[in-house]
Amino acid sequence: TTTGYIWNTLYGWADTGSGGIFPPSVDALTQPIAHHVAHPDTKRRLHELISASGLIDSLRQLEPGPATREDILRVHDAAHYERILSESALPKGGDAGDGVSPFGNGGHHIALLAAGGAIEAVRAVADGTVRNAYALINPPGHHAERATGRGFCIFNNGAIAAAHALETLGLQRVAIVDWDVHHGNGAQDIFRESSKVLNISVHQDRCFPSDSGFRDERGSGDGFGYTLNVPLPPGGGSGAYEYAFDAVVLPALRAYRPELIIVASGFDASMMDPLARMMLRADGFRSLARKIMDVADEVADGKLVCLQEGGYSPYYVPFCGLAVVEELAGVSTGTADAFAPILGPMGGDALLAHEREAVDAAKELLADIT
Ligand SMILES: O=C(CCC1CCCC1)NO
Ligand SMILES: [Zn+2]
Repeated sequence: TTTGYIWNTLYGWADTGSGGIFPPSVDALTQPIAHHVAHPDTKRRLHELISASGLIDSLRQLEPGPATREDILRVHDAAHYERILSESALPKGGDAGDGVSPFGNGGHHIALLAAGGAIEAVRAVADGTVRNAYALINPPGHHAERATGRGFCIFNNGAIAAAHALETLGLQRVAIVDWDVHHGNGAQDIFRESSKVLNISVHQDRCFPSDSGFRDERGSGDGFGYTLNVPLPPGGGSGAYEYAFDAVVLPALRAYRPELIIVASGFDASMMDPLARMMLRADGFRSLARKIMDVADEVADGKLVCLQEGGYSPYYVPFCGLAVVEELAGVSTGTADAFAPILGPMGGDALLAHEREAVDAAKELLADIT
């Protein structure tokens, strides 16, 4: 009946370097800056609001351990794992694999603890210790592919947790619903040929990676039809997202009947995020959480795990995350979204014709889910 919660001080120590995104260079006149867009302070502020609002008193704190090499190798190549460990031993650390995803010396400990947090949340929900869970883990994972880290992601926390559920907890069908604003390319790569994971991503079209996340990417072999991409035009808010969920995401989950739903929960679809151009507010994320909880109750005995992914506004991620965790826990702390009065009048609530068309184009993808 309770909601599990995971946070660890080390998640707030991830060293994202002194670049805004790319490492600074005098040659390129890119100045050093105190906070990389992915600086962990944003997620630490969400933890502090969960604590200061009193919500934390209604949550069951779970204690993660580090994921093991075996956990990681269920979804990643050994070469990727070994490279991360070797770069983590360097004095200045290394990079997840794409040159824009730095981590500091010893950063592998934090990455393993993030994956371990996802595993612990899935374990606790699968065995009924808690009803559902929010794992406020860092670094994120949903861009990490089998052979490389990418987009600030070192190991694919959600894929690792799903593989753990399938291979260790005896589950047969797991769904990953990725509402992070960027395409969930990692799980798509990792589970491309598997029908044991239904991988759904709703994202801003061509935002990142700019060359993936299209409707025609549907999986292959046994996995054909079990990758479902719903790219949305820039500017979408609650109208577009709620229609995408009502018309495509929820019907897909009802057809697939997963035993567990894992949400790749990024808040970078918010109106105040620097790395995308969507228009959700905290109440919009609450609505998505409600919809996923309701379908989890319908098909999966309520078994739902949310894993923190992106979200780069230190101002607004706290309020977006509080709304979701309150909904999961069925608790209202009465904390107002401090930015709603400013953001509300800016729009994003109506479902516009071109957004409806983008979602309707994805409806045909439901036909192959059994
Ligand atoms: O939030 C993210 C990271 C996206 C950035 C990675 C490099 C530029 C855009 N992915 O979910
Ligand atoms: Zn993102």
